[in-house]
Amino acid sequence: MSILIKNIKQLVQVHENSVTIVKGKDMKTLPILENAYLYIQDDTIVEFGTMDFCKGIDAETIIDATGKIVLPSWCDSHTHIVYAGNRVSEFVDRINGMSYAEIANRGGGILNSAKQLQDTSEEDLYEQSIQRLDEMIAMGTGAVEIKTGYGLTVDAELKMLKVIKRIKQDSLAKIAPTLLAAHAIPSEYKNDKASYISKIINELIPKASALRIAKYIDVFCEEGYFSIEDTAKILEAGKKHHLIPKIHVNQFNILGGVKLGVDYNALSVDHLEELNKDDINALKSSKTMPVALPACSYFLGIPYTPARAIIDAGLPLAIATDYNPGSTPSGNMNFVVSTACIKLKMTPEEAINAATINGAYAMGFSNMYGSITRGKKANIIITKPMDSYAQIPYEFGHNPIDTVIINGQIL
Ligand SMILES: N=CN[C@@H](CCC(=O)O)C(=O)O
Ligand SMILES: [Zn+2]
Repeated sequence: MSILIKNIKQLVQVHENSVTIVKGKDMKTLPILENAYLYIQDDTIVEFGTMDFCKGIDAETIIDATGKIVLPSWCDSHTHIVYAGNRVSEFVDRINGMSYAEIANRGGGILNSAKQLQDTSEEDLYEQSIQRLDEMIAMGTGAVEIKTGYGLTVDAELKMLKVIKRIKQDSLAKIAPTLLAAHAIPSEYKNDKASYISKIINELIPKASALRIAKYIDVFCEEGYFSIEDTAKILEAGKKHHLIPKIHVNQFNILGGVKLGVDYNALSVDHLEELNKDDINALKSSKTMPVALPACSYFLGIPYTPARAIIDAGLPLAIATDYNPGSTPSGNMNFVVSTACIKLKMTPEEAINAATINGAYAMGFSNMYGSITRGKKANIIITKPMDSYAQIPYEFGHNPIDTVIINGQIL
C-alpha cells in the first residue's frame, strides 16, 4: 500500500536525520518544506521533498493537500484514559466552591474513580477506554502513554494493564503502558500506607513484570499521597523489574521529586506546576524530559507550568493532555498546543516541538515517531486549509484536522 500526499502547503517538522529530542533555543525552530510532497509505503515514511522533485512518483492512493498543512501526529505522553464512568458531579461541586483537595479528602477524587473501576467488567472498561482513544486519534493523536492507577488493588490494577494490552493490540496508535498503582492510598490502607506500598512492591510489580504488560513505573509524589521516601522505594522496586520511571511531581507542592526522578534516571517528570531553581538545575544535568500538562491547569484553575523558565534554561519540554476523569476530562492535543501558546507563552514552533518529537521522547520512542523523517512510522495529520501551522494554536477550540493517517492507514 502506498500513499502520495502532494501539493502540501507546509510539510512541518521535517528532519533529514533522525532527531530524538529538541531543547532550549532549538525549540524555536520548526523545520518546514513549502509546496512539498510526502510518500508513504505501508507503515513507513519513505520519501519527501518539494513538488519540483515529485515528478514520476506514483502511488496507489494520491491525496491532494493543496492549501493544507501536513505534520507528524501528536504524541501524547501522559494519559489516564482507562477509567470507568466519569466524575461530573465533582466538577459541579468544584464550581460550587469545593477544592480538588477537599473532594479527595471526603473519599472522592481518585478513590471515587477506583470504586467505579473495581465495579466495572474488563470488557466494559475496554469498550469505554478504546472509545476515548478513537476520539483522540480523530483529533490527530497517533501515540499515547496510558497509565493504570484507578484500580488500587492488585486485581484491579492488573485488569487495567490487561485492558491497556488489548488496546495496544487492537489500535493502530502506538501505546506505552505505565503502572501507576501508587496513585492514591486506598481507603482500606488509610492508616497503613506501608502495607499498600509493600503490596505494590512485593506483589504487583513482580506480577506485572512477569506478564510483560507494563513498560513504565509511575508514582504520584505529592503531599497526602506518596512521599519522597515512598516514591524512592517504589521506583527502586520498579527498576529491579526493568520498569522505567515516569513520575507525577510538583503538581501542588515541591517535595524534591524532580531531583529524585533525575537520580532514578526517570524518562520524564510530569506536571511541574510548582517549580523552583533547584528543580531546573537538577534537570540540567539529566536526560529526563520535563512534561507540562496545560489542560490540567486550565480545568483545575491551578498555576501553569513555567515553560519559559524551563526552555530558557536550555532544557527540553514536552506537553501532553493528562486525559483523566478528575483533573482533565479531555484528550484534545490541539487544545493543549493552543493552551501552551496562550498560557505558557510558548511559540507555535515550541509548542509543536513539545507535542511531537519531545512527546515521543517522553514515551521512549522518538527514534520512530514525532517527526517527518525517512524510515519513521507514517503517523500523519493533514489539516484543513490554513495559512500556516501557527493557525493550529491560534484558532483555539476549533478542529484543525482534515485527515489522519496512522501506521500508514488513512482513517
Ligand atoms: N495528579 C494525579 N493524577 C491525575 C489526576 C487524577 C484524578 O483526579 O483522577 C493527574 O495527573 O492530574
Ligand atoms: Zn496524570
